[in-house]
Amino acid sequence: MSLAGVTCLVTGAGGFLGQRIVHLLLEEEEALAEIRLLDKVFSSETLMNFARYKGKAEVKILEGDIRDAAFLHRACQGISLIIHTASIIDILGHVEKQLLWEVNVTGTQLLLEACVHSNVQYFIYTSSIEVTGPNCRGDPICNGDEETAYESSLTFPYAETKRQAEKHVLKADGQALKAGGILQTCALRSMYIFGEGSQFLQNHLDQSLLNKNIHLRTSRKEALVNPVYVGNIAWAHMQIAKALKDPEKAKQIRGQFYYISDDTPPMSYADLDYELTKELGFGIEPQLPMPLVMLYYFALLLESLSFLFRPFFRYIPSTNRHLVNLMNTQFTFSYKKAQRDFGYVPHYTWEEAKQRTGQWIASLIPQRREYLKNKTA
Ligand SMILES: NC(=O)c1ccc[n+]([C@@H]2O[C@H](COP(=O)([O-])OP(=O)(O)OC[C@H]3O[C@@H](n4cnc5c(N)ncnc54)[C@H](O)[C@@H]3O)[C@@H](O)[C@H]2O)c1
Repeated sequence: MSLAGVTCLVTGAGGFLGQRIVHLLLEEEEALAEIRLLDKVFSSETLMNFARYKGKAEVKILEGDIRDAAFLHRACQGISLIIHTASIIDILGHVEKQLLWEVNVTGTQLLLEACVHSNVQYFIYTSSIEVTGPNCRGDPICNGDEETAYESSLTFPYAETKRQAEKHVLKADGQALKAGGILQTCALRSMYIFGEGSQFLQNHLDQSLLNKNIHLRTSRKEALVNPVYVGNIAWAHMQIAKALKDPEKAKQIRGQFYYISDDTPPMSYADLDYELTKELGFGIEPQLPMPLVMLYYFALLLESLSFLFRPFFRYIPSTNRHLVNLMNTQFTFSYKKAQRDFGYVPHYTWEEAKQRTGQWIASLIPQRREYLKNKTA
């Protein structure tokens, strides 16, 4: 199956993953008819990058807010496939809960309504491993899959919004479209994504540059996770989009969620930072700054202070219990179901992913050093 002649809308098209998906869509050998790129804002650099592609597909830029129902209705007119990546990611609590909910959950509901109204047939939602966990007890999962039972008591707002949005997406599968036919939906639960353009990696790089090129040990070595390279998670979106167009494969996929990882060897989040930069001369602290239990109570203390200060000013703790758990719980998942149902296999090996990401980090170092020097001067 190809995406020839498809009209596709990508939300969050200016983001880290969104841009990568757009590049793959633009590079498709059998061109799509039209690609609409929706985001709240596009940087001039992003627009220039898109403009470099001289494919046959018509490209339209739509700047606007996912919470704007009228804007979404216009954006969905004549579209047959939606890849919905737009979201606010917030792991520290910088964003007010209401805004997070409005963008991540209400925005997704509005988009689904616009689909029914405008007869969009296929809807792919970029979900997250955080929908599953880890839970507040830090129960580990090793090589889990879509059948793995897990008791998750979610308390952290970002994870909860992703879970609710995914629920709405999967529930919308089979809804009758206005002009006949049905809406077909699915969700990809992505592992933590690394690669060129990752804001998280850039932040970690800054922290280690300020720490004499030594990465902070934010997770213990045994807390194995299996992050996914951005090129591979983008590739998974393409594979599932193509499979949805095949009525036989669509039967398997519709209304389902899939874990998407790749062949990145399991390692802790902190060790990933180290692996990506060790050839550039970076090191890593050998141990957590304090025993894990203490780290947990330290996070609780900071959260309590934040709560007490709330009537006077907004204090955002540098860590919280959810983050301590997330960083220190073994949580690995297989992509076997995605392989079986829509033929997903990673496009890039771990070595390629590491090399590409490492090169990008190397290119960042001079400018980040300069930036940090000016900031601390
Ligand atoms: N980065 C990760 O490690 C990771 C892991 C698992 C899942 N995900 C999911 O992947 C998706 C993409 O993540 P990303 O890392 O590319 O994040 P990103 O922040 O780079 O991209 C998200 C995009 O959504 C846009 N957006 C935010 N609010 C909007 C609004 N109100 N209206 C329109 N657009 C809006 C942003 O401008 C941004 O370009 C998200 O849904 C995220 O939950 C990310």
